[in-house]
Amino acid sequence: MTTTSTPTTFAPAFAAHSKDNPTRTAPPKCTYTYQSGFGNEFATEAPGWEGALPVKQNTPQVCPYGLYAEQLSGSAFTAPRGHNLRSWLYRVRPSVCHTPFQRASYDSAHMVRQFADTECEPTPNQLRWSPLDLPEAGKVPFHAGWHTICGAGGPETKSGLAVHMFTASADMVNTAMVNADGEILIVPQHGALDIKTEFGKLYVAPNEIVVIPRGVRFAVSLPDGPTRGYILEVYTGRFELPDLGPIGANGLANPRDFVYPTAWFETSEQPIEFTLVNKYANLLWTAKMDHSPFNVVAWHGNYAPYKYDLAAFNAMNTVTFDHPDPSIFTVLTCKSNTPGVAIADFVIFPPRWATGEGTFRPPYFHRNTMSEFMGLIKGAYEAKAEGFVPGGGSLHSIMTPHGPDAPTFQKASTAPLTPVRVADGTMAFMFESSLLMTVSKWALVESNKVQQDYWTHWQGLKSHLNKDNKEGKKELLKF
Ligand SMILES: O=C(O)Cc1cc(O)ccc1O
Ligand SMILES: [Fe+2]
Repeated sequence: MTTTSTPTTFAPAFAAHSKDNPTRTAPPKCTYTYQSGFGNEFATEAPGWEGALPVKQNTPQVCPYGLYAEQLSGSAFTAPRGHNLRSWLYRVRPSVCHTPFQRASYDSAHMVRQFADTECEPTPNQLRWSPLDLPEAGKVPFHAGWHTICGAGGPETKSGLAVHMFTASADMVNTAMVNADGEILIVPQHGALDIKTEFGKLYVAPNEIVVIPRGVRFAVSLPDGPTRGYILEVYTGRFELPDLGPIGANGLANPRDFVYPTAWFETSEQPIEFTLVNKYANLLWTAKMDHSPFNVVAWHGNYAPYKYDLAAFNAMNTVTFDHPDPSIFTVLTCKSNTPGVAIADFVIFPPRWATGEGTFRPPYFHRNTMSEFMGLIKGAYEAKAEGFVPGGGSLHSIMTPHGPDAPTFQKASTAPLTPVRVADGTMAFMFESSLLMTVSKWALVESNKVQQDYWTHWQGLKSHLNKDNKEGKKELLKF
């Protein structure tokens, strides 16, 4: 006999706004119950199992309903209170009930073990990739479909990051994945992800993101069939909301729009065959279990997976002049030890109004001490007329020059400067890092997805030097 707890319907907190704001519609098929608030101390019991959380203590001699108490620590025990992360899980069997891990007989499609010159290469060139092909239906489960694009550092020293693209076409059946190496932020681009976790279920559609903290077991099913997306993995620390500085107490990604699962579990009286896939030291290991690891009847704490709808982002921008730096669009950041310098920022370019007066409105030409990996969920990115397509990617590494392509420069230099909607129907994003990311040889060569002509898209930017155009008049530009 199988026991499962049933989720109830979730009414999205932001549904009321969607009538007036076309960018803010409820995600589809959102049927799970969630709790909201970034980094809150949550407490949840599966429906029908009220009282499963012990009262006033974490480790009673015998837990309610005969459950096992288990702590999952996401920070050192001694981390300062504001950074201390842990949850208490009350489960049918403790997570230690599994056979010893063995190196998996397969690896994830093209996952990089080390960002060393055997598997990766540095390059100062502008890089752009066409989208990865979707695998044939039923062939590739999520845990086997990671393709590392670039990264720096590694899990051994808990420092740095990796950027992966994933493709998947099969449900993870009686299989769970856990990443001991770091926290992952998943950006589905094509097809939704229905995710079981030890903490409950999350349904994540394109234009939403999900963060799975280090050590949390999860399994991905694909309700829309073959899927594709991006993964930002941080070996250092974890994702936090950025400080808002002079913006004030509200704006950008608001804490209440981050939602966390409610307790849900599955258990069976008869033993089952279950496989646990552990990404440990950027290698895959497997162990067997005779039960589902999704057996947490109740949990409380502040260390749990969560999701966020990018349409809920409250963008800030100029209402006078000039193009601000893209840090105004930071959704989440993983800080380094240097104040203001990120291991990784997750930044989006959402639909919004452009109002800048006397301003060249698209992204400016620039060279940056940070590395910029970009992806596109849907639509067309404002700095690129063609070639950067949904599911594709680009990398502009440390001090690699880039900016609008020649057609975009021409259009934006001559456009009337009325207030206009930009990026309608679009969601581009950036994984920005202070580190120099080397690029996997698979991404550079074997994938066959690098657009060899990318550099040529800027070569039409000819000189407009004109002694008679001291005032910078668009009419005097000769295209
Ligand atoms: O390179 C890019 O397209 C990303 C980007 C956008 C922007 O508005 C300003 C700077 C920047 O790097
Ligand atoms: Fe840039």
